[in-house]
Amino acid sequence: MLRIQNTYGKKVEIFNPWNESIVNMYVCGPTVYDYTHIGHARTFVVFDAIKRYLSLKGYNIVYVQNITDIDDKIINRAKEKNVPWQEIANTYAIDYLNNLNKLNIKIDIHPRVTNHINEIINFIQNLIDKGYAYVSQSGSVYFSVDKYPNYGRLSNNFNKAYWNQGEGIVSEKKNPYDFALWKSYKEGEPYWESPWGKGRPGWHIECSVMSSRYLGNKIDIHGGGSDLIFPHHENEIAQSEAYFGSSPWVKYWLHTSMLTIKGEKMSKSLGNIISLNDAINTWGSNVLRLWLLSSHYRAIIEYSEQSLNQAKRLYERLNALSQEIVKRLKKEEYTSYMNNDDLEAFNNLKELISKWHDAMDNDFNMSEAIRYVWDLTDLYYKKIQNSESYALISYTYKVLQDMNKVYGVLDDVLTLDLHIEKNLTPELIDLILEVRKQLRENKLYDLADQIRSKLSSIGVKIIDKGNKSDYLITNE
Ligand SMILES: Nc1ncnc2c1ncn2[C@@H]1O[C@H](COP(=O)(O)OP(=O)(O)OP(=O)(O)O)[C@@H](O)[C@H]1O
Ligand SMILES: [Zn+2]
Repeated sequence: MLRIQNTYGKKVEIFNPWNESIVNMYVCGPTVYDYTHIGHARTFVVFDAIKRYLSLKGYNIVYVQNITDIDDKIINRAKEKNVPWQEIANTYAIDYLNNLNKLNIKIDIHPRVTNHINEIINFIQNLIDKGYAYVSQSGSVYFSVDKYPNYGRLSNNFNKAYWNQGEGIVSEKKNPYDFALWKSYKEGEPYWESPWGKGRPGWHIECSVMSSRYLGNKIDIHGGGSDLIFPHHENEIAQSEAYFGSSPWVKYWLHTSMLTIKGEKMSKSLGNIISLNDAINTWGSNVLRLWLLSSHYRAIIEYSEQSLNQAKRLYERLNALSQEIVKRLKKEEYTSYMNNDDLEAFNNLKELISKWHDAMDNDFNMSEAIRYVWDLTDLYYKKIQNSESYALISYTYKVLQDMNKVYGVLDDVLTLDLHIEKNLTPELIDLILEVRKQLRENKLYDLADQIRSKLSSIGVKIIDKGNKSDYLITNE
C-alpha cells in the first residue's frame, strides 16, 4: 500500500486518489529565460519516476507541466540582450523540451501561459466577482489574502509578517501580503487587453488556471521544488479554493528538496548553474537519471562528481548484465530445470523485488530502493551468471524490466518481449500466411517477401516448404 508524506499537514497518508484508477498530476515547470540546469532535472526526474511508479502499480496518469513563457525575468533578459521577449522564451523552451526528451521524460500536456491569457482573465474576473480580488488604481488586480481563511496552512506559517510576497513595496495594495493576479502595463513591456486595461498575468495565477483547464477542479498530486512552497503554492491554493469554493483542491502536495552546489541552491538567478546540456554531454542521461534517483526526494542533493561516478558504476554494471541476459535468452542455451542453488537465487530475487516495492511504497523512498538495485547486480554475479536455468534467467530479466519501468535507463538493452505469443494469436498468423500464399500463387513475390521480412522483424520466422508455409516464434 502506497503511503505519501503530504506537505499539506506534514503527515504520512495512504495514497487514495480522487478516482480509484486515474491520477491527475501537475508539476510546476520552468520560467524559460536561461538554460535548463541539473537542479531542474532533479525535480523533473523525480516526478517522472513517481509517475512511472504509479503507472507500474496500475494507475492511469495524466501529467501536466507548465511552461512560464511570460514573466519579469524573461522581459529583463530580453532587454539585456536586446532581442524580443518571445525569442528568449522560445529559445529556452526548446532547450527545456529537448533536454526532457534526452532524459527520457514524457509529459502529457505542456501548456504555455501565453496560450491561456483569456482563461486567466476569466478566472481573475470570477475572483473579483466573488470578492476575493480587487482592482487597484493602476489597473493591477490583487488577491485579498485576508479574505481566504486558510492562508498559511501549506507552509505552516500563520504569522502575517512572514507573508512577504517578494513583489517590493507596492502602496496600492490593501495589505502588503496581497499578491498580484494581473500586472498593469508598464512602458515597453508586452501586454494583453483585459477588462482592467492593458497588462499581463502574475506568476501564481497561471498554475491555478492551467491545471484546472486540463485536470479539472480536483488534483491528486501537485508537485514542485521545496522553493515553491511559499509563496507560489500557498497562493495557488488560495486562488483555486476561492475559485472552486471547495477544499481541498489538491489531495497530495509533494516537494522535492533542492539540488545544491557548494551548499547553495542551484538557480538561474544566482548564476551558479550546470546546464543540462553540459551535464548530459559529460555523464550521459542514464547516469544522470540514476544519480538523481539515488537520493530520497526530500533530501538535499549536493552536486558531487564522486556520487555521479558511483551512479556511473551502477549504470555500467546494470547495462553489462542486462546485455548478457538478453544474449543468453536469445541463444536458448539454457535448461528449464532449477537446481537447489537456482531455487535459492530465485527466492533471493523475489525477496529483493518485494523489498524494492516496499521502499517505493514508503513515500517513494528512492535512497533505499536504489540499494536493492545494487543488490540485484551482486546477486546476478554471485548466483545467477553461471546458472543454466531458463526460469531463473528470465525472472531476472522480468525483475530488471520492472525496476527499469521506474529508472528508465535500460530501454535500449531490455528489448526482448518474452510474451510475444500473447500478442499474436495463431489464427492471425495463419490468416497472414494464407494471404501470403495467395500472393505467391499470383507471382507477387515482392509483396510476399516483404511480409516475410516484416514478420521476421517482430519475431515470427516463416519457413517455406514447397507451396506450404509454417512458422516459428523466436525471441530474436
Ligand atoms: N536547484 C534546484 N533543485 C531542485 N529543484 C529545482 C531547483 N531549481 C529549480 N527547481 C525546480 O524546477 C522548477 C522550475 O523552476 P524555475 O524555473 O523557477 O527555476 P530556477 O532556476 O529556480 O529559476 P529562478 O532562479 O529564476 O528562480 C520548479 O519546480 C523548481 O522548484
Ligand atoms: Zn506553479
